[in-house]
Order: sequence, then C-alpha cells, then structure tokens
Amino acid sequence: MVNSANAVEVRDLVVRRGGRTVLPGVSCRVARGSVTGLLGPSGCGKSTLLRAVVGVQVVASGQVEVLGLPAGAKALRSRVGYVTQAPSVYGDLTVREDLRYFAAVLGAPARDVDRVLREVGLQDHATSVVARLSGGERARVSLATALLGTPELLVLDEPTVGLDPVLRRDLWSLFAELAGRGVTLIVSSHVMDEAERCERLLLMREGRFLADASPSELRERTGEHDVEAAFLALVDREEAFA
Ligand SMILES: Nc1ncnc2c1ncn2[C@@H]1O[C@H](COP(=O)(O)OP(=O)(O)OP(=O)(O)O)[C@@H](O)[C@H]1O
Repeated sequence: MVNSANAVEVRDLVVRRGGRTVLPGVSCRVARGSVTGLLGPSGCGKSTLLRAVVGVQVVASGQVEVLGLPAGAKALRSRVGYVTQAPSVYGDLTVREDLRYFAAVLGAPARDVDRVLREVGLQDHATSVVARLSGGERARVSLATALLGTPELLVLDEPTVGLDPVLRRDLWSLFAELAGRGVTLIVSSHVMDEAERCERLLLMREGRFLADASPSELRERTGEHDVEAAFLALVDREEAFA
C-alpha cells in the first residue's frame, strides 16, 4: 500500500560493498515536505544509503520505497533529483549550456535554466566555462541540475562541502523554501552544525542509526546543548551498553 505521508521508506536494508557489510539491516522513514539531515562520521554509510534511495546501489536484501514506488523505478527519474559528492558537469560547456543540456535530457522547460541559476547564486557565471569554475561553483552547477524540472524528492550528498559560510546559509534557506513548497529533501553532511537547519535528523554511525529525531528532541534526550555533543553522548551510551 502507498503511504502518502512518507517520501521514503527503507526496511531492513542490507548492503555489502567490497566484501564488507556497510548497512547491516537499517530501516527509516522520511516524511514528505521536510528537510531531513543524514549525519554521521566519514565512512559510516551515508552515501551508500542515499545511493540505495535513488536506486543506483546493489542491495543484498531489504526494501526501499520512494514516493510509493520501488527505488530506481523508471517513473521516478524526473521526480527525484540527486547530487553526488563528485559534481556531474561537463567541463567544456558554459554553465548555461550545461544546464540547457540537462534540461533537455530531463524534459524540463528551458526557462528553468535561469531560475536554477538564480537559486544557486550563479547568475553572474552563466557564460563561464565550467572547467574554469572553482570547486564550490562547480558543486553549485551540479545542484542547479538537480533543481531543474519539478523534483518531488531531492537527495543531496554533502552539497555544502567547500562552500563559504554565506553560501551555505543561502543554500540552507533555499532548502527550507523548497520544503515549504512541498519538496522533500534528504541532505547528508558530516558537519554537525548544519543539523540545526533540519527538521529531522538521522544520526548514523558505522552503518546503523543512533537516532531519528528533531534537533530539539535530541537535545532533550541527551541533555546536551548542541547536536555534536548529543551525537557524542549517544555514542558513549551505546558503548557503555555494548
Ligand atoms: N566502491 C566501493 N567499494 C567498496 N567499498 C566501498 C565503496 N564505496 C564505499 N565503500 C565503503 O563503504 C563504507 C561506507 O561508505 P560511504 O561512502 O557510504 O560513507 P559516507 O558516510 O558517505 O562517508 P563520507 O562522509 O566520507 O562521504 C566505507 O567503509 C567505504 O570504505
């Protein structure tokens, strides 16, 4: 049965990579029209989980349902935007040409190109060749691609890495605005101070969830003032009971 309240439902997901079990059977839900932060240390399995949500990860067992369909279903292609850590851009095109190309591939209207350029703050770089942009600018071109059309779910793998504080703030405002329009966002980060921007947090460690809570619930549960301290408190508790 399709549960319309959830954009994503993961049940007992097991993923093995390179002979190791990276996700040993995780379950989670992501509500529609929310910003969910997927936080955890480097190598804990965030990208692997996101890959499973967009349907590009081979899974050993379990189910991943996205917008009521199996992850990776063809019908989801224009409904899900995905930004990987490595920007997906063509270096020899200008920013506008690159976005026009992806708009055509996705069947998005050509007028979307100017909108997404504005949303990621690259309107002044529209005619720059992508290969000559800085790393942060290239990452924003990649993000702009995911905003083309009208995606209902945005899966963003560390979209703010390498960006300056002003840009990071602007992007988080954009994420909140998109969620206000009903878009669901899953944003991974290993920077805990970004957690406060999320309505919901999935805290991950070594392939398992330590918590699925709002930032304030986390603070209450642990008695800590910030999410980083709360995360460490949960790690300590887990180790004490191990
Ligand atoms: N292509 C691969 N082949 C084998 N193992 C892999 C591969 N990619 C990732 N892994 C392993 O899977 C585990 C989880 O990696 P993943 O990229 O999901 O972590 P992450 O939490 O996203 O890390 P980061 O924050 O550094 O991006 C790591 O131990 C990693 O070494």
